[in-house]
Amino acid sequence: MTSDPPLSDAVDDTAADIATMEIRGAATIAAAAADAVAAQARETASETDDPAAFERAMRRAGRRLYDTRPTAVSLPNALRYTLGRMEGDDVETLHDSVLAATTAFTDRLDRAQNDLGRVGANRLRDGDTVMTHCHSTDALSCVEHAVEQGKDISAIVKETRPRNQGHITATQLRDLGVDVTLIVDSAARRYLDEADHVLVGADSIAADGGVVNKIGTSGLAVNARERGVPIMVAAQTIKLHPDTLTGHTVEIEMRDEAEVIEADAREAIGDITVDNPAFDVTPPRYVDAIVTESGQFPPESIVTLMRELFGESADRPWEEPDATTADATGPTA
Ligand SMILES: O=C(COP(=O)(O)O)[C@H](O)[C@H](O)COP(=O)(O)O
Repeated sequence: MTSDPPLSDAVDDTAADIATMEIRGAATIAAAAADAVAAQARETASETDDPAAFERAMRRAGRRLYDTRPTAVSLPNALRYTLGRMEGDDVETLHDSVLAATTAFTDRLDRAQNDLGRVGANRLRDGDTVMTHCHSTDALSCVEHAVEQGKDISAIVKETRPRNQGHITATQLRDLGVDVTLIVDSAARRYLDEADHVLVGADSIAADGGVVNKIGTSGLAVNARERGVPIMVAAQTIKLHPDTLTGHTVEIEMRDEAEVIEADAREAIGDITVDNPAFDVTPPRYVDAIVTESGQFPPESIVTLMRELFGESADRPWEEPDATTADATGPTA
């Protein structure tokens, strides 16, 4: 028996970059995963004429990507879309089906972000101030469209410890011509009195409308509700987590303590526990609107959209066919 075609370097590099957060943010991760799947298809097609070997190589690539970070469902949804459309009896047809799917997926991502940006922009009025947390390309699309509509928007940007994604948000908003004030995370409540909206993205949205996003989002939402500031979540529909339809919860990624405390300080403090959860869950009652490319939804009604898009169960095309059947109801991200 000849050996299976190797994993593409593009897949290996993309997986490593997602794990180390060189590539980060749910939509960006999804786009990178689709590109890596396309690279694997191209390389594998030039190395084998065995359709079964081609399919195995594609599934292996999918698993490598899937295993990188557990919380953003855009990653498995990207694999569902691209590997789920792989079909054919020969390598050329299989290759073409994957390439058509990755191209369609990337186009959909761009269009969805643009469309939801227009919806979100309608919620922003001329002169409004938004408070942001982390860095979300979906959330930024709303501000970008509002600015294009001629609205004057200001932003209070939380730095978002420990990785300071707020710095990326601050830079990109500044480049859009938005007046930006950067604050430390713990100053958020004080500055909420100056904000007209809290605007965040999402890594996953559960069937009950719970929003999984960067750690600190839920505390911000509770404070915002107490201050009467509406909370808007910008999330294209690849952020809907189909496994939650069948009762599964979303796994919250725990990251390395080195992101929280430098080695010297860690050593000086000694025997303590350092926890570094990357995400939290904001209950639906603290969210005013989820803005998607299909319009805006109260969180409680997002389940209808989820059923429409995914049906009652989500397949796992990166798994071997037998494993898919056996694990169809098993625990997931
Ligand atoms: O929580 C994060 C990123 O976390 P991390 O930096 O740990 O990946 C973002 O708010 C969402 O992924 C949405 O981003 P987008 O709207 O770009 O998909």
